[in-house]
Amino acid sequence: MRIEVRSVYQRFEAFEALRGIDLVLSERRIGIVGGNGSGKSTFARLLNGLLLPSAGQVLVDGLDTAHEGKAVRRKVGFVFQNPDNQIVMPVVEEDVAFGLRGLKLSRAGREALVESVLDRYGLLSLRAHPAHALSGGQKQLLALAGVLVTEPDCVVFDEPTTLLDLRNARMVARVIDGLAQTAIVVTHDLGLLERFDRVIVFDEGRVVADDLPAPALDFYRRRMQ
Ligand SMILES: Nc1ncnc2c1ncn2[C@@H]1O[C@H](COP(=O)(O)OP(=O)(O)OP(=O)(O)O)[C@@H](O)[C@H]1O
Repeated sequence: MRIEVRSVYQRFEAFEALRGIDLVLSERRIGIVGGNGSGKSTFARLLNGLLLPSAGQVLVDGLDTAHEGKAVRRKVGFVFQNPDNQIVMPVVEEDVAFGLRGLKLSRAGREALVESVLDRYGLLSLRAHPAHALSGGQKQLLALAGVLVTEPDCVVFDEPTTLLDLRNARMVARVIDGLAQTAIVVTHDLGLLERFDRVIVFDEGRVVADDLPAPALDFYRRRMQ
């Protein structure tokens, strides 16, 4: 999996949220940090074509997000900060199956995929439960299950632990750790990134550090003092 971000600018009316980003993302675990409003979420949304750049290009394994959004979104899944924005069906297993709509699968094939992903995230016993009645951590896992059931090569997480208590945050951190897929994680939870391959620091719409976690996080901590 290789994502190329080429001379990307993102404007919202007169405001420039990203000011010239050039990156090649190919590591298995990449963290994105930066102060509030530095452009992290905007950047994350560009990676699977949820947002298209005002200028520049984003290429996912050579596919331009501006022209091949559908194919890009099959390769790159997105997990939102608030799972309530992502859970769309009233019952747990229906919500996971929703991600498979539009794919040509037999009913048995669909059910087998849903069952295996629910099992992997400890949600199998909750399959017939109302999704809204899950705990915060369970909801975050359900949102992730709904993305992973489509078998993307890469998952982008926008602040996956922010709304969770310590126990659930640790559970989600373990799940991210165990993912077979590439993970790109926007977070203020710096501990989550210690064992990552690479950490990129944003400030005012620009990349100001891009390094192994220890030096990048050190730079960020000093900059935020
Ligand atoms: N749709 C939009 N319309 C107008 N301005 C926007 C829009 N989306 C983001 N912005 C602005 O762009 C800037 C960057 O926002 P972004 O959400 O990317 O920051 P962030 O680094 O993720 O911040 P946080 O850590 O607070 O989540 C902010 O000033 C924000 O107000």
